[in-house]
Amino acid sequence: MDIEATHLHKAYPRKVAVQDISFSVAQGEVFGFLGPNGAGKTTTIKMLLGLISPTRGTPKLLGQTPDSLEVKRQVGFLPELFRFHDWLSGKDLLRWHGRLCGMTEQELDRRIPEVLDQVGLSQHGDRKVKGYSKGMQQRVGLAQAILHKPRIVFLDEPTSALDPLGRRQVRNIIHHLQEQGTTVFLNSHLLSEVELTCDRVCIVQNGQVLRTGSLQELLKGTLEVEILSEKMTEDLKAELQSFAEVLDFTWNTAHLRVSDEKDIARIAEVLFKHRCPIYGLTPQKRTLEDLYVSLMEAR
Ligand SMILES: Nc1ncnc2c1ncn2[C@@H]1O[C@H](COP(=O)(O)OP(=O)(O)OP(=O)(O)O)[C@@H](O)[C@H]1O
Repeated sequence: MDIEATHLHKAYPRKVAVQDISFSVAQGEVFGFLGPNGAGKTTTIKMLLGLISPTRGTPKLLGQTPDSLEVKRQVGFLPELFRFHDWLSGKDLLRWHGRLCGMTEQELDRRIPEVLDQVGLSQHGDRKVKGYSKGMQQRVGLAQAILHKPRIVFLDEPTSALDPLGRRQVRNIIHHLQEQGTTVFLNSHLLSEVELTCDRVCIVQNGQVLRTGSLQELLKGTLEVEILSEKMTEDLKAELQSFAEVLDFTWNTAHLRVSDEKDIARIAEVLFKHRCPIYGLTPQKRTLEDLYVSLMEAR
């Protein structure tokens, strides 16, 4: 496993920020870490990166504790609230970070234009970071996180300041990283983006894990189907009920919940058998946001 959190716990004098959090992330996975403000996400990331010590539990990166220099060299990090040396130009800032990672000048000459291009800052590399917009600063932060081609990248809210095109660019960068076998740990409040990007997610609240799994696992059994027809009878309803949960049912409209997409074809067969014309048969998939809201409201 590239990332392992085992019973992580962090207590401050007046606040328990993280309580017994465990999960693991395999190489090449894009892992989403979600939760409301104050849920303990940043605290968990900081423990995994060795920036703060856990009160209990063990964080491991690449099988080692995060204080190992060998591990640190293989990790990239875009913090949520980054403060850069803004008197430097974008290029100089990257060069400085690259040198800290032990990159050679030749490597940096080749790699800096490449990452500036990836984050859409090719035209702005010579400008001082001080003059960058918020979104441009976030882009240079991302360039800094991937500059040394790390094996694991931690991105804490990487798109919070970006416009829609910038967000798409970040999605593409994440896909590209994944294709190269990089493990991505993504903390984001933008659930539609998490849904498009992540293989698995972990949802936390009050410092505890509520759910961990692939999106497929977490959203399983939550497919709803709307039927628009006419002359729907009690017999038809009874037959639908044999494999679907009937949420509501009138003579021309019904809402069902099914566990599998194959059941949509089955619904069509039953309607056909009962000689009901099909004006609409619309699957309404629950989104990650729906799941998230229902989990938060349940507590
Ligand atoms: N150094 C600290 N001292 C005391 N309490 C802290 C400290 N750092 C974090 N906390 C508290 O721990 C809890 C978790 O904070 P954390 O920053 O990990 O949340 P988060 O999930 O990252 O939130 P957000 O989405 O708002 O960034 C919060 O209640 C916060 O006030």
